[in-house]
Amino acid sequence: MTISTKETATSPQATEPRRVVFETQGMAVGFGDRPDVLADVDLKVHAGEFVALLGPSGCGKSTILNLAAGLLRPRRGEVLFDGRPITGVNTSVGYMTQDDTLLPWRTVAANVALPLRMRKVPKQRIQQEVSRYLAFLDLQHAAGLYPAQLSGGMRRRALLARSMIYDPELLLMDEPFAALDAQMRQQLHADLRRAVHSTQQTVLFVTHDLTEAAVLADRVLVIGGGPPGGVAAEFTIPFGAERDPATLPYEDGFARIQQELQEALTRARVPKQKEEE
Ligand SMILES: Nc1ncnc2c1ncn2[C@@H]1O[C@H](COP(=O)(O)OP(=O)(O)OP(=O)(O)O)[C@@H](O)[C@H]1O
Repeated sequence: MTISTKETATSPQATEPRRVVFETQGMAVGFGDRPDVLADVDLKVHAGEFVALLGPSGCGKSTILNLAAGLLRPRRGEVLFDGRPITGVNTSVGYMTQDDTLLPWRTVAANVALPLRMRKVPKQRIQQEVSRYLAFLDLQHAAGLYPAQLSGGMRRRALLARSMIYDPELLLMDEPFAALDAQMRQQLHADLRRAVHSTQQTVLFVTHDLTEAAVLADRVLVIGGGPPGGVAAEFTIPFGAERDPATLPYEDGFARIQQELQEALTRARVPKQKEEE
């Protein structure tokens, strides 16, 4: 089993060219009069792909999600969605963070239905879709419960169902499982992969946990090397779409992937000028 810093034969993109959903070209971004946080960033997310952004704290991972959501503008370069520059808030993305934004006075089913109700989808269709997504996330039995009656993992699954139900073109996930214990996280990884595979959801996922990146993603972009940072390394993770995140760490080659990601992450922590000295 090998991983590569380039696209390999095991990469889906190598065999079938896929639509680029999100792309940055020569992108630089910063805040106020401070220097660029990120510069010269070229990255692509293809339809159906699960891409993880892995990097040290403060390197600019969430900033990339905010650019994709249209909440920020680049200082230089292009930020494109479906080939067009993002000019306002991007309503084609879903966004899931660590925050628990379930409405406490609504049941799980009503919370999950909310994005479709806001889009004025017919009632019968809403019921069908809610049942489908509750089943994907193993929440059928919890449909009538209120958030206060749920465990932490169930609340995360309900939030995930609500983020996915309107079929966003791109699901942005910013450390969504960071507050969970190890066992619950592992369960959520399996649930997320299963749901993403069933719906062919495109995902851009931020984490600073290299094992989480490797078990979930088809491709990992290591961000860092700054300031200003950029894409310091890129890895194709060759375990296919039907992988089981719970057993993946025991598969041949996984330890090597972890080691290579660890080395890339360590290099990404070193500022560029120090590396050149
Ligand atoms: N709205 C803002 N105003 C000013 N500075 C900001 C703003 N948002 C982010 N930054 C700065 O930009 C840099 C990158 O922040 P960002 O949140 O993207 O990093 P990150 O890689 O997601 O970090 P973490 O893993 O800790 O969440 C940080 O130095 C941060 O302080």
